[in-house]
Amino acid sequence: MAILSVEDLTVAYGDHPVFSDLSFAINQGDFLVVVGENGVGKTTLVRALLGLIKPKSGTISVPAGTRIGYVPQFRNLDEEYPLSVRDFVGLSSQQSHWPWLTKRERHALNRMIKITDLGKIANRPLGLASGGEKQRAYLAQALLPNPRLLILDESTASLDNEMKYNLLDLVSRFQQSGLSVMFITHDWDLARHYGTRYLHMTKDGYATGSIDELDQLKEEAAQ
Ligand SMILES: Nc1ncnc2c1ncn2[C@@H]1O[C@H](COP(=O)(O)OP(=O)(O)OP(=O)(O)O)[C@@H](O)[C@H]1O
Repeated sequence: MAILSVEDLTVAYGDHPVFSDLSFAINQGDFLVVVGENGVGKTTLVRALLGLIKPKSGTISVPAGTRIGYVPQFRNLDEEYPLSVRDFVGLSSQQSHWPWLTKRERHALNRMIKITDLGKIANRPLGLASGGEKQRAYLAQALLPNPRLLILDESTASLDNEMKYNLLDLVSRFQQSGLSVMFITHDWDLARHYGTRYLHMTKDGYATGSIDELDQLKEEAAQ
């Protein structure tokens, strides 16, 4: 079942088209990796999917009520950032208009903190957490409202190798329980390791298919 389907999508900044007639779908449980050189429009595609830019033409369809979670590229936060890790993660959970969390929200928050292994540092200021911990906090925040699709835009860039795998292992646990993932990356090894399908964007067009085809694509891209 398609969680997201994109048809003949063209996005432009002013008169300058970034990509044209792009079509692909993400099914439940897919881990779609999006690869392509700098400037081909990967982030622009994400912005269009999140409704932040209006496409010039084409359609983006998601089943009614589908929540999309988003984890941005890692950017270091100021050490003075005042919220604790727990409060930061909990920012995405508040459904009621009260300034405090309901019992159920608190329970879900505690569970997410535990799953993402943030328990030991939950009461410390987020600004003092390590890069990997901060990125896990962003992930926990994105997952807390139970999205059906999670978009990671170069979320592992600038983490060390162990932290990259650590973060994506976590994501892949959620994927195995039915979450769909779209992961934008420049790292072909990570793409191959975690992806089930790929979308390769180029200046001249795009290709999409099963992850097994990625090795050949990598060789072609390197030529
Ligand atoms: N707000 C904007 N206004 C005009 N042009 C933009 C804007 N944002 C991006 N662009 C241009 O659109 C093109 C695609 O940019 P985008 O950031 O989507 O590429 P990308 O594939 O994500 O690149 P990278 O891998 O370097 O992050 C680039 O030529 C970029 O300069």
